[in-house]
Amino acid sequence: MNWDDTPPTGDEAASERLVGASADGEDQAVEAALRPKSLDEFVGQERVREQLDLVLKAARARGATADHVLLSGAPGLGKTTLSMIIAAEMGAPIRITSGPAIQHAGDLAAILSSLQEGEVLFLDEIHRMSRPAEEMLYMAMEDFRVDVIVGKGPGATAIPLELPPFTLVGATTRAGLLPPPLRDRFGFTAHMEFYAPAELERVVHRSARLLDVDIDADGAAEIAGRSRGTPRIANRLLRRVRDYAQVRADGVITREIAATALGVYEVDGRGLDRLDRAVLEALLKLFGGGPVGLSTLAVAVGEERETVEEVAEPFLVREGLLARTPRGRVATPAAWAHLGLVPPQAGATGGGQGQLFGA
Ligand SMILES: Nc1ncnc2c1ncn2[C@@H]1O[C@H](COP(=O)(O)OP(=O)(O)OP(=O)(O)O)[C@@H](O)[C@H]1O
Repeated sequence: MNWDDTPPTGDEAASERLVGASADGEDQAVEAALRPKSLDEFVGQERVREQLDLVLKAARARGATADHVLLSGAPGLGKTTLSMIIAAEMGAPIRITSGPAIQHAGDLAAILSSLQEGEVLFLDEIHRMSRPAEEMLYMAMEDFRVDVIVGKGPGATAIPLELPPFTLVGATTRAGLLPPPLRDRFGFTAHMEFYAPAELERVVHRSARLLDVDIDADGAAEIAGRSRGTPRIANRLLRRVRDYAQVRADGVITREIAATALGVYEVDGRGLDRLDRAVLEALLKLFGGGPVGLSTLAVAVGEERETVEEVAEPFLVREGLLARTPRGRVATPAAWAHLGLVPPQAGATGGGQGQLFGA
């Protein structure tokens, strides 16, 4: 929370949002309890599940270690969960680390050399690893071997170190940022999509059961519809609605309770929060629907440019409410409809600034 006049940075704004996709402290505490433990329990992502099931069953039948797996997709879609399921299905232990935690090749060598045979190494944010570590990983993935460099300068020598076979599960939100030599070393790559509302309803029902929360079908549908295609957000909204149901009602989550509770938290029927709506409202009411430059839009809502661009816009674009064009940000007809506003007459759209501030 900012108490001064400094606009929040993108990261701060993202982390204090109820509909932010990254995990906050409370999420981390609860998520362990809510994680599906097997592929059968994992909701949705049918194609990924089927493909992964084949990869793991075949490896088990051969008595071999599973191929390296790359999982790409937005935060909160279940990449960590899936890596744990891979380990569980293979009956293997799992080690969890992340790209930013591996700054030096030596950090990676230490982890790799302490792996047990068949162990799953989950490397989150693999695109943020340092270049020397990345190069060491190429050889480790392909030959289960690393060269540890001892000494410096002309006297430095490379000592080869054999590794036990292991399965690397890499996770990234940006598969496009991975260098091709790294991408090519994964035997199986899965892209995780946003979840359909019906799938999120199943996530909500499952989590409600585990948290011992009473919820009916319409209540689950209401939460699912506001969860931006993301299980982590669905679980978080469920917890907030549960609080409301306990304090202000009889504890049972119905559609009405869910809608009222999420209204209190300023998450609207489509999952937009205060920031998203502020951006849309400025675009529509101040600039007639655009086009307007990002910086101008950011000033109008009192936020940093990065916050608008990285925190609010991706979801608005995905929802078809806002378009990024070479001339600036433009609202779509769906944006006008969502805020219950009437667009300017045909032919006048796009001239909003002129209408308001011109002549
Ligand atoms: N398919 C699913 N079925 C049920 N619950 C799920 C599913 N996917 C994710 N979840 C729940 O969503 C939460 C977030 O999942 P997870 O931590 O695996 O996401 P992630 O993609 O690894 O996120 P990040 O990129 O931020 O690490 C977990 O608590 C998990 O219980």
